[in-house]
Amino acid sequence: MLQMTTCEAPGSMLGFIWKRDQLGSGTCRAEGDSPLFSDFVAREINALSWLFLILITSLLLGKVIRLVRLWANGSKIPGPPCPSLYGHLKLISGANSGGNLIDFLSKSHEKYGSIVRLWLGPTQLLVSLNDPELIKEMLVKAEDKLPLTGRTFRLAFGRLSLFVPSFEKAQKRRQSLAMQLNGKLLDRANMITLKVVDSVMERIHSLMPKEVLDCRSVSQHMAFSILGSMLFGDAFFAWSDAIVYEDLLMMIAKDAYLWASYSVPPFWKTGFWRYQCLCRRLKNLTQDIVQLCRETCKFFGQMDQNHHDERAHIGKEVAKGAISYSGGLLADDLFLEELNGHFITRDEPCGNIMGMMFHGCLTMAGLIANILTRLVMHPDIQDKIYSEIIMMRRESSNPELQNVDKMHFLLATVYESARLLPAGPLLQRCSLKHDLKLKTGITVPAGTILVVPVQLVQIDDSCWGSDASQFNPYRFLSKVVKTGDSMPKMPCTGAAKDLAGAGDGSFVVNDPNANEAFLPFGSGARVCVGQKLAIRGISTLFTSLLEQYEVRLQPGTENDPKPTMNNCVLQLLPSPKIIFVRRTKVRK
Ligand code: HEM
Repeated sequence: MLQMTTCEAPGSMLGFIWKRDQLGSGTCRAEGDSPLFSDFVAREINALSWLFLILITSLLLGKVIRLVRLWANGSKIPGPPCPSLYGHLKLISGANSGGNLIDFLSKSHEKYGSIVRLWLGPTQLLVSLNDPELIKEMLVKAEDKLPLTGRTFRLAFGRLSLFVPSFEKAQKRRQSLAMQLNGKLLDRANMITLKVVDSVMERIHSLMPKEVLDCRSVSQHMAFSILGSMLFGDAFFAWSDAIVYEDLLMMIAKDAYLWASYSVPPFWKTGFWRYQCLCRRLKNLTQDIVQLCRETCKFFGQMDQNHHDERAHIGKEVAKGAISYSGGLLADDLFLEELNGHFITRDEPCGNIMGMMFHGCLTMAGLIANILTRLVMHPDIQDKIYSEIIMMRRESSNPELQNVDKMHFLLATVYESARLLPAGPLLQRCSLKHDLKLKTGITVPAGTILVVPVQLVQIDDSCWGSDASQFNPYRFLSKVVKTGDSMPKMPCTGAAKDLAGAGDGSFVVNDPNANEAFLPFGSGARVCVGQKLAIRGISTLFTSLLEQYEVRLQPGTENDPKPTMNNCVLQLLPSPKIIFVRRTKVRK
């Protein structure tokens, strides 16, 4: 009955189609059939097919136009000729490619100038810049990051808003984080007191009961402890799973780039599932410490309410630095929102915290190991820093509080170590949507991989003088010359050995960012938001550490470490064996 009705009254498009089908299968007779209807259907299908074809053609045409523009603009940028269809891709793929690429870029810059292009294939262009002014302009204008970094973080920690390629997506979170890190938390970094160093040293000795310690493991542990205490407050030191957390972070760091290098996550590999399991465990532990931190904060909050008068007293004491209770970053609203996933709803709860622990621990461990290595190789500089600490202690009214801003030698040593060994050999950016027009008149097409060979730029003679590749903290110091009432500053430009005898106590540290070629924390739109915190935290740790211990190289150890990529960052390897010798007397 239903069949008859539909055959007779095909009043809709669906009816026509259904009817055609029926005709085709012979179940409906030709009585209601009209060539007009089948014509109509055929035309509609034709029109749709044309629309589809036009759409696909315009998409392809768009791609071809983009490709032609890429070739046209790319060929205007100087650089070596393309050796094959895969171009110079081999230089950046493969296990130990970092060194090859840096050497190749160094030679190419010498030959072609401050901006060099490499073809990584017919559709992929890489542009490297080594002139500080050009670099600064590029780092401001190119706001996006390469997808690999974003994929690395996402694969390990879920969806984040930090470290993602698109600047648009990262911007809001960056701003609020920068406010937190450079505000209250920076003040708290001053409170990394002797107590924290004691706790770090205690843990180091319990983990490594030997007298001789491996510089890399010690540094990793120090970085983890400072960052943990800064982010999670004092609750972190009472946390029994801290050691497991540290181990997990390092295990994840070891394989992070390998798994992220697959464009499709390799579900078929058992190693990948093991990696995912480690990441899940890390997430659970992060939630535990966040919860612990929350409870500790609540407890202190209640205590404050119950003892109102007492609170005023505690407040004063904390301000003076006598009591160093700290709730860490989690005491602030920002991370509580993060825990609840309210801030940016699509973010994985605690994802950004894990991302920061990962990036912060690795980079800070690299810098601490680097500083320790320089100190054991330059005992004269270590002595100067120690004298500076003693002087600061004598002048300070509060023995607990440290003012690292006055530690000129120490800060200069930190900057010089960061200059000689950046976290990675390259800073990388890209402009995902727009072409990049540089002041030199060169247009870098959208989607191009932009790199700064920061490892080369930071030891470039033309930016840093003839001793650019040597360790010389004096380059960040200016000598204060007393002439009557005024005290003008004279930048120190000579080699370390000439300046070492130039007298003490009259140096001031310069702003390292005054030199545009100082880029260990990047620059511009995606500059590191943890820069000030990392420098303050590391300097405060070294103040307490060097006050109590002298760091020495193990006698008889051969030492010629070279910059090598390890656990996602550049490190000086082989790592030196060091000894901490407790100081018995305060030096006059
Ligand atoms: C010695 C320690 C550190 C070094 C050497 C370092 C280095 C860097 C570098 C090179 C970048 C990329 C900059 C660019 O592309 O211009 C970066 C980005 C960043 N760093 Fe650090 N960093 C350190 C510590 C920290 C710490 C302790 C934190 C936070 C607690 C932190 C948070 C970030 C964030 C959030 C970004 C930006 C991510 C983005 O915009 O996507 N860093 N860092």
